[in-house]
Amino acid sequence: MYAEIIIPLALPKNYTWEIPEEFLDKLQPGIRVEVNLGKNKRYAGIVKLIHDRAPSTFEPKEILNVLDPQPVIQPYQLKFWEWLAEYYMCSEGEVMAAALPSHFKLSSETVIVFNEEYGDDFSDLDNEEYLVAEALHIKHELRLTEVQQILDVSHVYPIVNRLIGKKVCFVWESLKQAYAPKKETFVLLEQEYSNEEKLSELLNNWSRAPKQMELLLSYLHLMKTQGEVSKAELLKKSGASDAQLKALTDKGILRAEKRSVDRLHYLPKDVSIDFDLTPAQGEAYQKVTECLDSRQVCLLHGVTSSGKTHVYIKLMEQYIRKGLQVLYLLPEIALTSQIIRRLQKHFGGYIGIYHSKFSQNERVEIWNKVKSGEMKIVLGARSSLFLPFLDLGLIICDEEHDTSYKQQDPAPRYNGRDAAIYLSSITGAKVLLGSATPSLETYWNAKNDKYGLVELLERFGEVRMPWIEMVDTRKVPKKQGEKVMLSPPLLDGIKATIEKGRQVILFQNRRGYTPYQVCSVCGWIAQCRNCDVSLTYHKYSNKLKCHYCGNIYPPTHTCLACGSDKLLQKSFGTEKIEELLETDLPDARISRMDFDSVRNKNAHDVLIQQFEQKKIDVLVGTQMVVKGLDFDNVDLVGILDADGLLHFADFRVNERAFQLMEQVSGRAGRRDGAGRVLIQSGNPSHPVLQFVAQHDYTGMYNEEIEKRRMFFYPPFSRVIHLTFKHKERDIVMEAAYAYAQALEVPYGKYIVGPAEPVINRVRNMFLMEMLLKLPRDSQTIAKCKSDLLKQAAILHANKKFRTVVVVPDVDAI
Ligand SMILES: Nc1ncnc2c1ncn2[C@@H]1O[C@H](COP(=O)(O)OP(=O)(O)OP(=O)(O)O)[C@@H](O)[C@H]1O
Ligand SMILES: [Zn+2]
Repeated sequence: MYAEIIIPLALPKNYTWEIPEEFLDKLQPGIRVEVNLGKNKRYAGIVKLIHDRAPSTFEPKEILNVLDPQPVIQPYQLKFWEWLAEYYMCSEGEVMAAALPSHFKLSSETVIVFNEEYGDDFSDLDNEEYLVAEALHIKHELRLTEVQQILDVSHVYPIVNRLIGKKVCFVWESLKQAYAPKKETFVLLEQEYSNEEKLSELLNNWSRAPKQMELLLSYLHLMKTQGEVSKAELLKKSGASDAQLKALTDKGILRAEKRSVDRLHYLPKDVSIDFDLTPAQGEAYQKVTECLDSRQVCLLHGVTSSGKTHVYIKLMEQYIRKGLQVLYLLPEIALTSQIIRRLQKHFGGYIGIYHSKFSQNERVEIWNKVKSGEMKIVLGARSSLFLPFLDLGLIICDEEHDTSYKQQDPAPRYNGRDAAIYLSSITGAKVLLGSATPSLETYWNAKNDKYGLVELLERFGEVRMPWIEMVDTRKVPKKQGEKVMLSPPLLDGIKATIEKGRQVILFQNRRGYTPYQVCSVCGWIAQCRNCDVSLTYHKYSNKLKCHYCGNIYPPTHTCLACGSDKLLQKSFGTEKIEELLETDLPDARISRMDFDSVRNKNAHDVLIQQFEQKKIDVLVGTQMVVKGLDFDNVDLVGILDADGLLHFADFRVNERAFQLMEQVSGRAGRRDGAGRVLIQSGNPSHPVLQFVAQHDYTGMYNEEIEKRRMFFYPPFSRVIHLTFKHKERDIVMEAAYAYAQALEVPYGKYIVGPAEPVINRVRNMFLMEMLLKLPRDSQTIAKCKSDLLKQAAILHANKKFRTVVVVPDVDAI
């Protein structure tokens, strides 16, 4: 018998291994096995298929060890992986690498790290486990090849696997080290007293130490109302001292425990819905429910602040009451903190958060609870689609239009929303897509009856949509060649808003101080050495940064070409706005939210909470301030450079610009309708700005969809984007032309390019691009994908082009 096995590499095909007699009855799809490939590389791979067809072209090796008693991956997940690989033109190994927490991935390069929390009591370990644990304890970390020197080589994987299972060690992840989850001390009742009887017995027989009794009662009260109690809060609310709390813990009544704030599963597991839907929301909820009775996918198009989250919550309740699991997808991790606080109120310990920035121990914990069905709701970014749901009933895809749903690098370059829809087709789950500004593709599908469509076109509380005004920057006095940053009407608006004790959000889609510096004498522009990109000056860190490769350079004050010191700073980023505001409004509290200011996840959360608590008057930010956030005190939103959003050579530019502006506008006036938006533009009559001014999604849709039809862009076609990369410009150009030439028959009429992109060099690789706009018939598309891959192999067979990298991106955005 043979097994087709997936190993976490970008191999064009899965390999086959022979199953030794003694493993036959232990193997089934989804179980991990140890195999070797090449001379001495070893991997933990996943069995995909067991069969009796001996490979005809090579002599298969034998499987070395079986690592799991039960499958770690379910059959439906294997099918999901297969689809992702096929659809997004990558290998199942690459999908596996993205899908599994590192915990499950072992290979010769794996480094295991001792888990300090385990301590040094190794009495539970057998002899061989002990040998490795001992060595780890001393050396702290070991490569699997080093473990081989300690153990008989045939035992390494099973033993390391057991040690990971026993939490003696974990797999080192280089990228994850920077993330330290925020820890807080929580107070818990000792197990013994979670029994009501025991507890009342304790309270009734209390004799001395009345202060401790008071503290305990405060604790019980907080526990009842909030579900969890942090030490800081308990001491504050009860006025008790640390020593009194310690006395209770010493008596074995309470227990203090440090844990990550993101882990919520200690909350009581119950559902409490303490709100009523408005009539409009109720109707939307009814329609969504009916729609999902007969359909797989439904779009909820609800304007900003219409209360889509409340509709989701009701729907989630419906599904978990049926005993099913719910996955709540968000495009970005940054968004999870506000939503989780809202959901937690209603679903307590039923919810878990899952995303790639969590430590693997946390991820594995959630993985297991999802698998057992204990965790009913997962809030997560796209990678949570890979969790082993026991009984998935509903996927909510919030902000479905958001481009962050698409993974860029590395493969699989999948769109979380589209993958969710496929996943639902094989699990029987339903999908609710939600947005105030749906993507054209989704809205088109809804309009053409492929998805159900429910619209919620009024804001919660009968609040009106924010009032939009244009500031024509051509009419604002300024120096020649300079851009308007904060026009007088905007500045006045900000001042007036702050005076009323209300808040302001300013949106500028560029971070840093100035996006480029140009020499006024010779025209020299500070550029990255590795990329064909101008460098952005970051004043805060006093560095020049490349936003493409991340390289950092010292600032220059003189032109590196002619030596002149007449450097002009062009355009402006969030840092410069922040600085301007600090000069113009010395008393205002100003904060900035962008990629640089929220390097770690907590910083983002802290900023949002400070803004919620009105400790910030003006929040300046990039896209980050645009997304799905709910604040109740924002009167004014300023869009500083609308033209910058409209000047891209991309067929989606109008759609994107509309979405960004409508979304950021939607942050204004969410409670009382006092919302006002000022848009600075040199071309206020631009059709997109007119649609934004009217909050006219349908108008924008109707106009754009016609253009898409005319120029055969999605949703009328499917696009596959190819990028070619090589160190030498001549070679990459030649390769791209040769590649396109070879596909001329029969795909010539679908090909756009190849051509050099505007930024033609990134990280020292020269780039060429090519786009295919294919008719939406699945046979043509499948054939074309396979031809594209074949052609890449042919290209690589030519010695000259061997190192040209070809990156296909299906449904590129
Ligand atoms: N039925 C309700 N009862 C009480 N509060 C509600 C109700 N519906 C909505 N709200 C409140 O109205 C505000 C806006 O709702 P929500 O954030 O869900 O809007 P949204 O549709 O998601 O908007 P956006 O697309 O802009 O993110 C929230 O603060 C929410 O708590
Ligand atoms: Zn660069």
